[in-house]
Amino acid sequence: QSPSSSHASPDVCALNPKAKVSDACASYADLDALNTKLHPYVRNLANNTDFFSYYRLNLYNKKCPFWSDENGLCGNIACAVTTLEHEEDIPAIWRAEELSKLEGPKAQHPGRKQQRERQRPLLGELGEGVGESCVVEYDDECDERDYCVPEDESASAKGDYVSLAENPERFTGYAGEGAHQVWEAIYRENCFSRPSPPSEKSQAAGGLQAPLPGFSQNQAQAAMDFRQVMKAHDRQQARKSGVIEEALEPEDECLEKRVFYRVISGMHAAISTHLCADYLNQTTGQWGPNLQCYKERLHSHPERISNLYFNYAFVLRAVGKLRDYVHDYTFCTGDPAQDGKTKQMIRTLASAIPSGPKIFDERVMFQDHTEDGISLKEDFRNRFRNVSRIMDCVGCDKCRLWGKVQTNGFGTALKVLFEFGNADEGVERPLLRRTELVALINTLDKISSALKAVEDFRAMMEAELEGKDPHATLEASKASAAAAATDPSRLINDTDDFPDFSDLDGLEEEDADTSTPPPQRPSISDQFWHEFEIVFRTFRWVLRSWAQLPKKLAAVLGLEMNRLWDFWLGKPVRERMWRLWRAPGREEL
Ligand SMILES: Cc1cc2nc3c(=O)[nH]c(=O)nc-3n(C[C@H](O)[C@H](O)[C@H](O)COP(=O)(O)OP(=O)(O)OC[C@H]3O[C@@H](n4cnc5c(N)ncnc54)[C@H](O)[C@@H]3O)c2cc1C
Repeated sequence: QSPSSSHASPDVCALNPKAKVSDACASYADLDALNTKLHPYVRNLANNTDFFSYYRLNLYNKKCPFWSDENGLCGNIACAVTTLEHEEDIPAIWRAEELSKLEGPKAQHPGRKQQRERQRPLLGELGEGVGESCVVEYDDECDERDYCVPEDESASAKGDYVSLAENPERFTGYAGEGAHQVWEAIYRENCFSRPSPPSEKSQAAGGLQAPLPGFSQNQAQAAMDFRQVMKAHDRQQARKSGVIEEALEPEDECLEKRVFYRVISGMHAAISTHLCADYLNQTTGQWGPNLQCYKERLHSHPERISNLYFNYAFVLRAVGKLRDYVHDYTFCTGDPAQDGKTKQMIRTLASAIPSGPKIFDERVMFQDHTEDGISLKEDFRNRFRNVSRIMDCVGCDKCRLWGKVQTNGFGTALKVLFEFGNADEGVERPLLRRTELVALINTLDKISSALKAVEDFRAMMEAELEGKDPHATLEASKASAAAAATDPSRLINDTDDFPDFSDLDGLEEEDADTSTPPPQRPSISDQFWHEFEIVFRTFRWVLRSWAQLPKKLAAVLGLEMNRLWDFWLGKPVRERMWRLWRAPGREEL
């Protein structure tokens, strides 16, 4: 029983493509269309740049601050014994412990002296081809506006650099009491300090189905929060359209609290999608999609899929707001070429995201600027920091890695959305650490890939209904899509042909973006090189014209002789086919 499954319709996936995702401003179909176009670019950015494909974190040296690790692994001693007995029966590679280990090279955070050697601060530990000046993160200070615990929080242990590309989020076998305890603790953070009205408490006690042991109160609370999302949204709409507010139910819950729940549940849904999409069949030893897993964890809980879409809108809006911020950001200190490419790629991606409140409108949150409003924001931030700390209780290396990356990614999205202010407000923008930017882009990549995987699972379900083999159908459609797909390596340099989103349903209206200023003017050096390129290409055109002159003169002479012949015979003289001079067209340069 999910915390929100009291709303789930078990037989149909009630996600009407035309419907707007609750609390976001775009429909499911709009977000799907956006994702289809943006997905290859996000993948490319996350996986093919040194800056975004390595993450620094303290993976092994932090203790779970909430309970002892032994309890975290398995609360029930019988369960531990049974699990171990079974684990020994299966080949090592299939054991949860093996599956959960990190793969690929690691590098330790360098000391200050090493950091000053900008070219090779990690001494080649991540491999020879890695641009270390893009990967290493210089020590910096924390900011009280952070929504999660920064990875460089502890001065003594600065952590390791790991490759995200070499440690994909997939099935690890991590399950049971340990995993449940972590999820439970995460959902518990959704109980905000603002007291709930008595009417709601009685509703919670009587209105919800009996939840599983260990999930009872928190998840019941969360389920109710989710239900209230709808009410808050209706109130917003009603206010806009002038409906008298008293006609609606009293405002007994706040939007912020529900957004918190949706973010967590959407993250949980993304993790479930990835583990179902890249699942180890322990009978055949093959990795691949597990349709049954999808049906049980996602399809039968449409609200979880809806939260996944909500997270997409939420994080996409934050990445869109980075458009001007990254203009002066240094991605690779010792490598201007890589720095320029990475910057160009992220700016191009950010510019392709519809601006303004077209996909998510953060301006409706934290609008209550009373004492209570400020404390609500504070509460929100502290609770998110706690979720980040809970990740140290995850007893599986790979799950912990991705749990930390994603909480940091959402924390960064919150920071960008709520601390960057509007362009016209002149708010001093907090600095984004390297780990924050990396986490944000990789979180977007995870959600974007999860939406793609959901699409694949839907196609598999349709195939199954038609009596076809779902796996074979998926393979065939992937093969044809791959043939038609753009070559990802090309995208590193290719930013001219970014898709146009003006065709998206309903996204054209109300472009009232006050938070995203117009793109910055190109720098003097950019302008210089742009002009230089035009002059160079014109010069090359002139040289080419001179080289072709003899051939052209011969052709002109031939044409003029034909005209003279026409005149001599008394026939109508054919038209002159050449011109003495014409300016070159842009396409010829
Ligand atoms: C931070 C973290 C990262 C993890 N990463 C991985 C990984 O990379 N690979 C891997 O194989 N396993 C991973 N796991 C384990 C995985 O998430 C499950 O816990 C595990 O597969 C057991 O699943 P389950 O069916 O028992 O339910 P769980 O997914 O553990 O869910 C527990 C309960 O929460 C409710 N619930 C489930 N989904 C949602 C949702 N979207 N919204 C609201 N409520 C929900 C349900 O009531 C469910 O019974 C991770 C766990 C954690 C805590």
